[in-house]
Amino acid sequence: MARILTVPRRFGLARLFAQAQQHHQLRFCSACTTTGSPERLHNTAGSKTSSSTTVLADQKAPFTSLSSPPRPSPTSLLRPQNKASMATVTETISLPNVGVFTDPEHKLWVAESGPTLESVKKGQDLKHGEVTIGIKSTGICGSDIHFWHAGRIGPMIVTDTHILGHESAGVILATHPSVTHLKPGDRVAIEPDIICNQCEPCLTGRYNGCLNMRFLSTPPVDGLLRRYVNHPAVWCHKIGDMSFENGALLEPLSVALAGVERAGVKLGDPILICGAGPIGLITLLCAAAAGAEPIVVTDIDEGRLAFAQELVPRVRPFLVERGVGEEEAAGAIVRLAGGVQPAIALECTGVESSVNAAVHSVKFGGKVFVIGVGKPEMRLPFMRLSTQEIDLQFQYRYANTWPRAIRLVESGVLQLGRLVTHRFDIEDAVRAFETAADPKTGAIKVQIQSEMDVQW
Ligand SMILES: NC(=O)c1ccc[n+]([C@@H]2O[C@H](COP(=O)([O-])OP(=O)(O)OC[C@H]3O[C@@H](n4cnc5c(N)ncnc54)[C@H](O)[C@@H]3O)[C@@H](O)[C@H]2O)c1
Ligand SMILES: OC[C@H](O)C(O)[C@@H](O)CO
Repeated sequence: MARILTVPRRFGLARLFAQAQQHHQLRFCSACTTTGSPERLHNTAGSKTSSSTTVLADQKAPFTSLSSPPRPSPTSLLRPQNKASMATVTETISLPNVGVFTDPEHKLWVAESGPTLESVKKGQDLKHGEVTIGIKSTGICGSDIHFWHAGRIGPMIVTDTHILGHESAGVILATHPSVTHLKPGDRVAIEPDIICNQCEPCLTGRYNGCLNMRFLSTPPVDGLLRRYVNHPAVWCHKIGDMSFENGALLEPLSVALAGVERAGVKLGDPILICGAGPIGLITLLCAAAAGAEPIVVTDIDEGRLAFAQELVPRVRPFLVERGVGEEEAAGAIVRLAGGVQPAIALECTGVESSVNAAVHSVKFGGKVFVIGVGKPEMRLPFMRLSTQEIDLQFQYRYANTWPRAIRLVESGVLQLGRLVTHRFDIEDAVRAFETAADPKTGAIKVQIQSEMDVQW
């Protein structure tokens, strides 16, 4: 019978340390017990793990760490160097791995997936540079619903059974011996991209443009909506005692941060944000924190506008009504801003009429910055863009945003927690997706959570 170590969420490693001592599940070397620092926490179970990782340890490293140089930590020196490092607690996990799948027939279901429980326990499938993460929270993104309902987003097409999800946080369960900056028990947020580190965008720091990008949940690369996932350690960012819910929100926050940075939002800039979905709302929080004023937010949904005003009371909500022309809407937006034309419009719908209303509203020399994703071809007010010297700029995903996102959330500069309106267990993922896809539910961010039988 597996023993269960239960540490309530947000209690952090210090509490884990105390409970682990009670449960005799984790071991400390005599040198470490003098400080009791969780940093020195290591285990003796690693020596029992599979030898298959020895072979993998000889493989050439496919990834280079961007965050920390690969030097041996005191912890790694204490563990066997040719075995996967396993937390003793992983020996207590007993639930099988499951994933949330869709397919070209638009079905959605939960079924067993890899890596298997057995392989997770033994660390046997871990490749050089990889860790196993017990996924705790995963947000459902509009793109997940699109892959399910439409089977594609532009050129990204679901051609086979496919696992969804790319907004996740969890806890490290095992590490390949080549990984020295993470250890079992670390709480991490997952950056869902795997890059080649060889092409021009990678080598110039704009790795979101990687020519060989493997983005988790974009077909054919499976996503993170599973209980256990193996992933390169370099794309796992430590989140300390931040909640897993917030950790999972770092992914949509990264989209917004990348947009706000490249758009160049400054203190006192008059800003228009089109769309009050999760991306628009997080962009709103960022623009407000950056000191933009006034800020007008548009949507076709009154409920979402009300939510925006709860988040940032000084925001000026604008309801886009059916049948109102783009120029007319632009005029009303400027009036709402007290007659001030926005310097920057952050477009977070990808809807043609919304992009065009933004173009008609910004000032001479202003910018329409499009984060939203829309149809492959769009009609644009070309002469307005031309005669008003309006910059039209776009954002696709992000690069190097997690460290900043973590600082902003940890410090409380950005408070994202209220965005999570619905929570479901992974076994109940179909209902979670139905809720996220139905505007009548009032859902903003639906998250899927795995309690597992080890809670951190
Ligand atoms: N560029 C990227 O890397 C990136 C990353 C994530 C999401 N996105 C895109 O960002 C957009 C927003 O994502 P989300 O998760 O918030 O989606 P969402 O669908 O939840 O939100 C979009 C919001 O826009 C509103 N809307 C629709 N038509 C409108 C109109 N004409 N005027 C004003 N508001 C209108 C909707 O009511 C909704 O509240 C989507 O297009 C998504 O695909 C882009
Ligand atoms: O935040 C990342 C985005 O949701 C993805 O790029 C998605 O839209 C397509 O894979």
